[in-house]
Amino acid sequence: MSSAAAYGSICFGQRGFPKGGAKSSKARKLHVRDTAASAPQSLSFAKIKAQMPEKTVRIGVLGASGYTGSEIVRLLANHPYFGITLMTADRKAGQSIGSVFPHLATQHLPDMIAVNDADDFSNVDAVFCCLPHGTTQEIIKALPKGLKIVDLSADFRLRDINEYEKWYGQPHRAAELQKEAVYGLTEIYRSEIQDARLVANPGCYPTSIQLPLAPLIKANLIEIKNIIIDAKSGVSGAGRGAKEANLYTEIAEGIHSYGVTGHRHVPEIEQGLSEAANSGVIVSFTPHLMPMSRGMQSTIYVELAPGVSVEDLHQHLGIFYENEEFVVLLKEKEVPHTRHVRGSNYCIMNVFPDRIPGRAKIISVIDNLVKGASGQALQNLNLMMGIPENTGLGYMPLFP
Ligand SMILES: NC(=O)C1=CN([C@@H]2O[C@H](COP(=O)(O)OP(=O)(O)OC[C@H]3O[C@@H](n4cnc5c(N)ncnc54)[C@H](OP(=O)(O)O)[C@@H]3O)[C@@H](O)[C@H]2O)C=CC1
Ligand SMILES: CC(=O)N[C@@H](CCC(=O)OP(=O)(O)O)C(=O)O
Repeated sequence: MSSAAAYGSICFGQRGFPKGGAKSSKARKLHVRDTAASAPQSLSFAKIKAQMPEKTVRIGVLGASGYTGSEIVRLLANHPYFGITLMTADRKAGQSIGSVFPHLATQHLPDMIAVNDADDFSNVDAVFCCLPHGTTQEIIKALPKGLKIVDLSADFRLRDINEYEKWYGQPHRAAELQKEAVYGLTEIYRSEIQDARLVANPGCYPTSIQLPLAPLIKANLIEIKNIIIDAKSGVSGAGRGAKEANLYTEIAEGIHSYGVTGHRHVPEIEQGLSEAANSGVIVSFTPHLMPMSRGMQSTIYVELAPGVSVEDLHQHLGIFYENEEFVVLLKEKEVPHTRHVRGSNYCIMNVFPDRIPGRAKIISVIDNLVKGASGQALQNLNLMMGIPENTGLGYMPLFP
């Protein structure tokens, strides 16, 4: 079934989508930044709105029946320019989004089709690829070259394909594409992302860890040795597929560590931190599974560089993220909680003194499905399409 047929009676073309499909997206790109690395938008939103009619950009969501795919659907429900024209599923192919996710039943969208049947992308300008790692390289390789793609899987995150093979236990199947992939940690790689065609959206743990550490390492404020990361994730981080280890009885009323001696996010974290340090960084990383559906906390223990104080770390992060909408540094002594970012694209962080002299603790929290996945993916596609980076991401955290 073609995406046009699947889309049925709702047609963005009626609202003035320019001819030429994906190819035209570059021409339509609205350059909203004065400088590549500057922080979010000071542009005239009215001007952009006038140039870009509602729901102009046609979006494909590959893996819409999963947790990150459905989170994209939820976020796009309030996006003024991005409208979904194609959705895929595997086991759930042929079903409507409302039958698979009743909380999205109000969304009038095409039924989900199998990825193999999605051969007509003439009605698609950009794709969110929300599929399991290991499946994505060949699928993305087969997509039309004009499409903008944000891949939420790990398949294009590691620049060294040998590292990918080592940690993911299979050969990289799109080495050429890997060269053009841009790592999508928005606040750090913004200038590269806005010109990218293929963005590798970061993992949830690496997002919560690199956002506080990368600026501190780059400014030589902390030592690059002895970085210890204790991280905790909600169960939705493992996806919606039924697994015995994720049954209520296996998760509730307790926590446990996993990947203790080597989790596949280690090379991704070390890649980003090594780039910030301009030298090899090795971290001690232990993830834990928590009895909650969403949320992630990373508690990071670091050694201060000689002559540096905890106040210096706080001040530097404050300046670095001063103009960033989605990264919030709390006032001294205030403790970040996962429940204060739930459902939102925020990363909340703070720095604390350690009782051991010369050391500090950093706490960073995100919603793994939003800033850790679909929210950041949307932030990136907004950038790639040249529209305000925060478009469709105005959700305040859901509390209590
Ligand atoms: N969950 C999270 O917090 C985060 C996840 N990610 C990454 O995002 C990606 C998606 O994760 P998530 O949404 O949690 O996963 P889910 O397991 O919830 O969803 C996976 C989706 O992919 C489809 N699918 C599964 N296997 C195949 C296949 N062989 N071919 C085509 N489609 C397939 C599924 O279809 P169906 O349901 O019909 O079987 C479903 O739509 C993964 O790579 C994950 O690692 C990244 C950051 C955070
Ligand atoms: C709780 C849980 O299982 N979390 C996942 C990480 C989720 C994520 O970010 O996965 P990707 O790197 O594939 O995108 C894990 O530990 O493998």
